[in-house]
Amino acid sequence: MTASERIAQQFHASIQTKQTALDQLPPFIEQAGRAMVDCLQQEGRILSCGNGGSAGDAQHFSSELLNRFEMERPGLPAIALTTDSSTLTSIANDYDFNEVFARQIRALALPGDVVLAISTSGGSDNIIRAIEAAHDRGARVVALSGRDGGPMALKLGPDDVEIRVPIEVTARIQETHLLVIHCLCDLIDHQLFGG
Ligand SMILES: O=C(CO)[C@@H](O)[C@H](O)[C@H](O)[C@H](O)COP(=O)(O)O
Ligand SMILES: [Zn+2]
Repeated sequence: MTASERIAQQFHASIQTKQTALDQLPPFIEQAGRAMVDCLQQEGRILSCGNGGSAGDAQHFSSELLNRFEMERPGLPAIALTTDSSTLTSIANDYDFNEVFARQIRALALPGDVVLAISTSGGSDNIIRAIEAAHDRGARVVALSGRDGGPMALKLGPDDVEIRVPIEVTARIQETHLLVIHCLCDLIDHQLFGG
């Protein structure tokens, strides 16, 4: 296969994944947007976490809320749990890497907050423990997952929302997660500030 054929293949696979997502995900994205709007209207905060590319997604989401998305509006309260290297290394060093998000959630989350948990495999133990910690603190979970949802999907409760990209390739799942994040930002802006 030539380089240009490989590039075209990547684009077609991404487009196909997004079409599948369009067919299946809008009701779940709407539900997650509503959960986030309810949280923010009640002075709650959204705490986000993920590993690797999903850590980038967690930070992308929080910066879009703290700063702005597409309209002028006040900053909104969101915290990415992936950014403080002193906290992350000390928790991993003193306890366990699987605790890096859960310990922050137990310290920061209040009832009514939302934890945005992002995992393409649904199998990352630090994300699963983050979900347990969110439940212990009375926070709701919005989970961005992939494949069959993995063990993460089995941890979710009736008040949580899972947005699952039901395909196997990590990169395609991540690309679709970013689109979902932008949909959530758009819903939050328009439901809170109109326009
Ligand atoms: O971005 C990529 C691959 O596209 C990787 O960095 C990927 O995010 C990492 O392998 C993560 O550790 C995967 O974690 P998860 O999505 O399975 O929870
Ligand atoms: Zn963005």
